[in-house]
Parts: sequence; C-alpha cells; structure tokens
Amino acid sequence: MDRPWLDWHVSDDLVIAVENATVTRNRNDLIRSVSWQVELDERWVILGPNGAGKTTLLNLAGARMYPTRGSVSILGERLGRTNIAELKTRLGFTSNALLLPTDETARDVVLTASWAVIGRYREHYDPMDEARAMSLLDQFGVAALADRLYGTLSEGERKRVQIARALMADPELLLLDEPTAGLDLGAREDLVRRLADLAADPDAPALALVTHHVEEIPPGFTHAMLMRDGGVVAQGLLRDTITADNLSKAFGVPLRLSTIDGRFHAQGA
Ligand SMILES: Nc1ncnc2c1ncn2[C@@H]1O[C@H](COP(=O)(O)OP(=O)(O)OP(=O)(O)O)[C@@H](O)[C@H]1O
Repeated sequence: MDRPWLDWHVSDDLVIAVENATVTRNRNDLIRSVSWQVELDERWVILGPNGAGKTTLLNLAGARMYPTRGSVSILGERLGRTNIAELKTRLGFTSNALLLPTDETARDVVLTASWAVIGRYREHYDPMDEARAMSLLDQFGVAALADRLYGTLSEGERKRVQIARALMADPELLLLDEPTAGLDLGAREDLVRRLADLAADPDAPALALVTHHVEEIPPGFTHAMLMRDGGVVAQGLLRDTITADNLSKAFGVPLRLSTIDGRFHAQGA
C-alpha cells in the first residue's frame, strides 16, 4: 500500500477527503464510519454488491448529500461550510438518476453544462464552447449524433453523451455512477476503452467510478474501494485491493479472479 489508510493526513493534492462519515436515513446507516482519500492523479473504482453504499459515497463526493456524522471535504471545501452551487461547477457527475432533457439535441445537452444548467434557454455560447462540446462528443464516439434529440438515443449512446456533458466544464473531479450498466457487450467494451484512454490522460481530472463488475474496471485505474453493508471491506492500490479474497468478502460468495491484459475476470470458486 502506498499510504496508511487509517492515518488521517491532509495533503494539498487531496480532491476527496471523507473522514469517518456516516449517512443515516430513517434510522438506517446507508454508509457507516467510512474514510476515503483521493488525490489529484488517482483513478478510483468503487465496487460492491447492491445496497453496499456505493452511490451514497459517490453522492457525498459529488456534494449531493451531507454526512450525518463525520466530515467531507471536496476540492478543499468542507461540505456544510461552503457554497455548494459553486463547488458543483468544479465537479463532473453522471448517474442514471440525473434527468436530462429528452427534447434537446445531444450537442445542447453537453453545451449547457458550461453554464452548469440543464436545458438550453437564453445563455450565450461562444464558438469555443461549441467546438469543445463537439470534440467531447467525438472523444466518446457520438459526434455523428450531435443533432439527434437526446430522448431518441439508445441507453449506450446516452451514457456517452452524459460523460461528455460531465467533462464539458473541465471539472477537477469526475464521478461516474455505473456508466457501463445496461450496455450490450460491444457498447460496454467501447466505453471501457474510452474510459481507459481518459484514465491515461495526465490532464484528465481525478476519477471515481462505481460498478458491480470487475470486468468493467478500465485499465489504468489506480485504486479501488470495496464496500459491503455500508462499510469498507478493503481500499487502496488496485492491485492490492482487487483480490479473490477481498471480492469474496465484499460479495459474500467464494470467487476466483483472473486477469488478462490488465482486465479482471471473476467467477464463482
Ligand atoms: N432514503 C433512504 N432511506 C433508507 N434507506 C436508504 C435510503 N436511500 C438508500 N437507502 C439504502 O441504503 C443502502 C445503500 O444504498 P446505495 O444506493 O448507496 O447502495 P449501492 O451500493 O449504490 O447499491 P446499488 O448497487 O444497488 O445501486 C441500500 O440498502 C438502500 O436501500
């Protein structure tokens, strides 16, 4: 491991600093005493079974939720003591729960993120913004769909537009909640490859991606957090954390793990 996870330390490079955070709703702890630190150049995957608390943790990191106990600082701003609207302009966030307008073109869905709004109204966009939106659509292989209404796109096409949108405002931190869920094999592989390219880009923001499947971890991701029942099973460098033992604990079934060309594959033991 590259740093002692239980020793709290503060570094200028910390983009996410979750300290002993618990989130409680209706007397249930969605996550319990979770500590997590993410640095600028890190690419994290958050993995675990249904109901483990992955989305809750991502929502904390995305300033979409406050901890009931403990503290959360994002990009140096402590939640509860900062202007959330301003902080959110520095974050890219995608999730199926995020409702985007179905009657706008894919290009406008991406473009409007430069004003941190959903839905085009009277904002003025300069040609640089237009060009950036098109280049991001191109980076995710959907430039040809720029003029199509978002509502007419397939699930896989929408996911790519969502990620392009999340990158539009040049965020310092990009949070992706299950970007590959619901995609067919070809679309999944294509997106995993594009996310691997993003992970390899030194100018890309810090990344955290939630998934259920080790097969969906893009090569180049550096760190992993394994969760179960609202708690942390293991976290740290990807190669130390994604092990058959840890996965078996997190998913509650004996699992075997193999790797091919930097990709993981898990199956029942
Ligand atoms: N408002 C709420 N009130 C009570 N329990 C909640 C609430 N929101 C979420 N939960 C519960 O908290 C737990 C963690 O939810 P969360 O969405 O963070 O898990 P997850 O790991 O992302 O799950 P999945 O993989 O199914 O998306 C789940 O058991 C969920 O049912």
